[in-house]
Amino acid sequence: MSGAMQAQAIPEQALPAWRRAVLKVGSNLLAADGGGLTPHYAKALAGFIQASRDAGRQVVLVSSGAVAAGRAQLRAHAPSGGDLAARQALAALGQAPMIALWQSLSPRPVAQVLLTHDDLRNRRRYLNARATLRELLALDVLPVVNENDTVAVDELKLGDNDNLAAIVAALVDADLLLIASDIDALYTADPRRDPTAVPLGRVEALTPEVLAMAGGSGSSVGTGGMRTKLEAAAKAAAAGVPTALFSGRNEDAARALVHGRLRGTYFAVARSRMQARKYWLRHAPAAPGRIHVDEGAVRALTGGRASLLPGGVRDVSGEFHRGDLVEIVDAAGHPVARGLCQYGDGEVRRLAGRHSRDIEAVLGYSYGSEIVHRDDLATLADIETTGEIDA
Ligand SMILES: Nc1ncnc2c1ncn2[C@@H]1O[C@H](COP(=O)(O)OP(=O)(O)O)[C@@H](O)[C@H]1O
Ligand SMILES: N[C@@H](CCC(=O)OP(=O)(O)O)C(=O)O
Repeated sequence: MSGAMQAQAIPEQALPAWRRAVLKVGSNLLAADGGGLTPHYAKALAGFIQASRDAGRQVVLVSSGAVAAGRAQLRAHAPSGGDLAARQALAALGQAPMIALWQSLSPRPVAQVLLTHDDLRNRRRYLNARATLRELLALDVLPVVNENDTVAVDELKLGDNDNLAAIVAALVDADLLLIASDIDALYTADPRRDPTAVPLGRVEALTPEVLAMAGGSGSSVGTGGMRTKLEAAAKAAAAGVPTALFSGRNEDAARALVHGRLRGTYFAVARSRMQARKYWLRHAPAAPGRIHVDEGAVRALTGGRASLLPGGVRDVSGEFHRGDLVEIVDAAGHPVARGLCQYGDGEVRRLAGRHSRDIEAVLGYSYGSEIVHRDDLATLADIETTGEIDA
């Protein structure tokens, strides 16, 4: 980086309070160019994760570094160049050492979670990944997510954990996406190329002007560069999750985060997580099936923060699968709400009118006591309210 750039003061600001964050750590922080993994920068980030946990907050880590670790293991025998199968082999070789690095820095157990973008597009697998991550957090385990490079053909070509981190942030209902990079902020232009570039403290919206500021990756082991970080911030913002970008090379920046201060760039959101979620529930295409509920359920659902339990279900029409967005209607067939159903139509039919505690006895298994969880539900009132942000 040029001297002119380093002279720029990085804005410091208070971070809004958060309870659950996704922290993305790139290859450049875990491996020096061409070299193997080192705890050098990871240490301060692991310290931040532990301090957050001690303060009652949860962090899901999205870590790159498998390809770099695999390459370092093979040393001179490592395949060079960007051949896809070779990179996939290197990633397979390097996943375990990458996890081992985080385990060596974490006093709590570390769990490996390998995901592909495909897993997250498929509703059923999405729900399973979400349930696993929630359970890991409840067990006080640190989940370390990376792409499942072995099968993620297109994704490895993009090689993009920034976007994966944004999707994971929505998946786990995070309040904040933290991106630790090798650079301390978003600059008005790539500071490696333009010495007049200045750092930005806050970005209100990912406009075409902001997107145009980003160049590609600055190094040989990183893949995404600033462009994928901005894409990730846009994706997170669409889900109502703000993003904070900071330098993982700066221990002070990691320490400041523990105290709720960001030295870097904050990407604000136009709508809250709940509004974004309700908006999505309102607009996303629903499955052809419907759930017919009784009067008690209509009252509970329209009254506020209730989930739909099996006891309130009278009947089911049409077909839907576990995880589908389904319309909930009253006895007269009028829509009451829409929500993501935890069970398929056949299962809901068998559970209609039963008590939640009987689910396992009826089906032989259970995905939880709700047919539609309240977090996955938009009532007609929600729909009308969120409609206003449409204009
Ligand atoms: N407008 C910009 N502001 C900051 N950095 C930029 C910008 N445009 C391009 N970059 C480059 O993006 C790099 C960060 O991306 P990358 O090297 O892929 O990191 P990581 O490994 O953290 O994903 C920076 O080092 C910088 O060279
Ligand atoms: N999944 C790959 C890295 C993909 C990636 O996005 O890398 P980076 O740009 O360093 O965050 C790995 O673990 O090496």
